[in-house]
Amino acid sequence: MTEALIITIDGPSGSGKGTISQRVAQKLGLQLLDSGALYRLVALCSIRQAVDPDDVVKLAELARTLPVSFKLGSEGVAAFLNGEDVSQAIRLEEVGLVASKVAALPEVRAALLERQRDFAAPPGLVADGRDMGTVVFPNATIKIFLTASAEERANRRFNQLKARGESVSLARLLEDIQERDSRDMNRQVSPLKPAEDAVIIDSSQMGIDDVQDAILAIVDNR
Ligand SMILES: Nc1ncnc2c1ncn2[C@@H]1O[C@H](COP(=O)(O)OP(=O)(O)OP(=O)(O)O)[C@@H](O)[C@H]1O
Ligand SMILES: Nc1ccn([C@H]2C[C@H](O)[C@@H](COP(=O)(O)O)O2)c(=O)n1
Repeated sequence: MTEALIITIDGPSGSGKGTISQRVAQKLGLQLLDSGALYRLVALCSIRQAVDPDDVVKLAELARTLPVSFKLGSEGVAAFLNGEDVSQAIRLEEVGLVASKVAALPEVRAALLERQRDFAAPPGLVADGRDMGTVVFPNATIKIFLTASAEERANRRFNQLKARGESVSLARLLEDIQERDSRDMNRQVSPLKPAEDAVIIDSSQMGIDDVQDAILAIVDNR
């Protein structure tokens, strides 16, 4: 049996992983896993149910049993919680910050591990996250670590939120990005870091099309 092609795209917040993963998956006709959305869904659910952020047992239980589904549409991947479309709600900055906190809990990560691996199915998968190449799919065919300077990532996020009509401060966004980077990189379990066999792409000076072309070239030359 031929093994499914697995492409992992890891990197810090705002580096473009989501945008690029979606494009690469569409271009190659592969499945897509937005693992950050799973952590965001746990966060959203915990906020809605007013779960104590220190109640690890309850948070892990949420992660294990979360009734989620994803659907690929013209606007990208829509996320559903109990059948409700929560694609916009999970993208709120406050949900992202809580997601970063619940993602530091080993019990929550363990509860989501197999759920993430279940996304690997023929003809293959593009998996976007922080530990796709290091922990979830250590035998992936191709591992990319996509990064960009914190300032460039804050700028991108600023433009993204402005286009959505949200009023935000650039300085505040930069602080949030630095806070999240620090938590994601310094946590005990599955910290954000490139896999030893990852190709590192710094997109600070690259447009989205350039990044897409660079990754498709790596896939072609594998
Ligand atoms: N190379 C690039 N040049 C300019 N803008 C980019 C580039 N890559 C992504 N963007 C833009 O930056 C914003 C953030 O990208 P995206 O949401 O894909 O990042 P991400 O790494 O998935 O972030 P997060 O982990 O927080 O979900 C989007 O508005 C996207 O269009
Ligand atoms: N594999 C993953 C994916 C995400 N996280 C954490 C890191 C972020 O703080 C949060 C939300 O992710 P995003 O949607 O911004 O990519 O979830 C993680 O620890 N591991």
